[in-house]
Amino acid sequence: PQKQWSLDDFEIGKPLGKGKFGRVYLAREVKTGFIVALKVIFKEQIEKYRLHHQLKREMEIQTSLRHPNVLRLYGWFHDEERIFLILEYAHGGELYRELRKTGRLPEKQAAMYIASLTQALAYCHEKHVIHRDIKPENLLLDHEGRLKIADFGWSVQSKSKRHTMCGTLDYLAPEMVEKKAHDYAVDNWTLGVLCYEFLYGGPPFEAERQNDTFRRIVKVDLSFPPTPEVSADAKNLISQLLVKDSSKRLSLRKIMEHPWIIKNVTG
Ligand SMILES: CC[C@@H](NC(=O)c1cc2[nH]nc(NC(=O)c3ccc(N4CCN(C)CC4)cc3)c2s1)c1ccccc1
Repeated sequence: PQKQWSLDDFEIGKPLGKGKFGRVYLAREVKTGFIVALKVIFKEQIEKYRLHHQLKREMEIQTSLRHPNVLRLYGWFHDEERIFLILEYAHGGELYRELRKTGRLPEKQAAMYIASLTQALAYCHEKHVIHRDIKPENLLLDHEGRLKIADFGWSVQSKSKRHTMCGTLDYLAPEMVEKKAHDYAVDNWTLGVLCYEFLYGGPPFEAERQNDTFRRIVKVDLSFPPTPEVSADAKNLISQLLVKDSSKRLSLRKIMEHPWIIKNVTG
């Protein structure tokens, strides 16, 4: 039977970070000493933004997913005013912090992350889960530097549905920006955005104002600056992902077979 957790089962440590609707703390399960990340979400926030179903979906989805590059959700509990998610602790913190520190990643490192993300997404898509919100802030690193996708708050379990826009537009595919029905291929687009950002240090359609980013995305206004020096293979992969017609984007399987991935990841 599923164990009933409560706050008494944990010693709370330092705050690790905060998101839109809650905070995450380092925590230790008292009986075993097992270290976790405890995400605390306030019910009145959830009710206020009517995100109850969304949170429920995040919990069902993340509990059901088992993949080395997907952050585990071990369980949850609640008290009068808060909901607690017992999450896997990623010792390395947020990938985007590493990205900001180094500015951009060496090609081999970038390819490793893209390959991990591709495999995690292939697994999610097999389970009919579209994450839809893959961005550096949602990517964590474990103690071995292995990438973990966190925060399935915006994922959906089944076929595409309309949803409200939120957060930065930089990572959104044209069909999401244009509020068209979308499918799994949005995550393929996002892989292209991330690959570009890993190699150039910023997202491909960045602009001063949001609606300029909007325009650049729907136009797929993609250009590769002359510096930093990026291999033709890397640019080729990015160009095959940042394609407006979602049916023409490189499939997750084809990404794993791409020369840039083969050259940098296997062997
Ligand atoms: C991705 C956002 C999401 N976060 C999670 O779910 C999160 C789940 C989860 N598990 N482990 C984490 N680890 C950390 O946050 C972390 C941060 C910094 C660390 N270091 C600092 C620098 N130092 C040199 C090394 C150690 C280490 C671990 C996080 S975040 C979220 C969503 C809503 C509300 C709060 C948080």
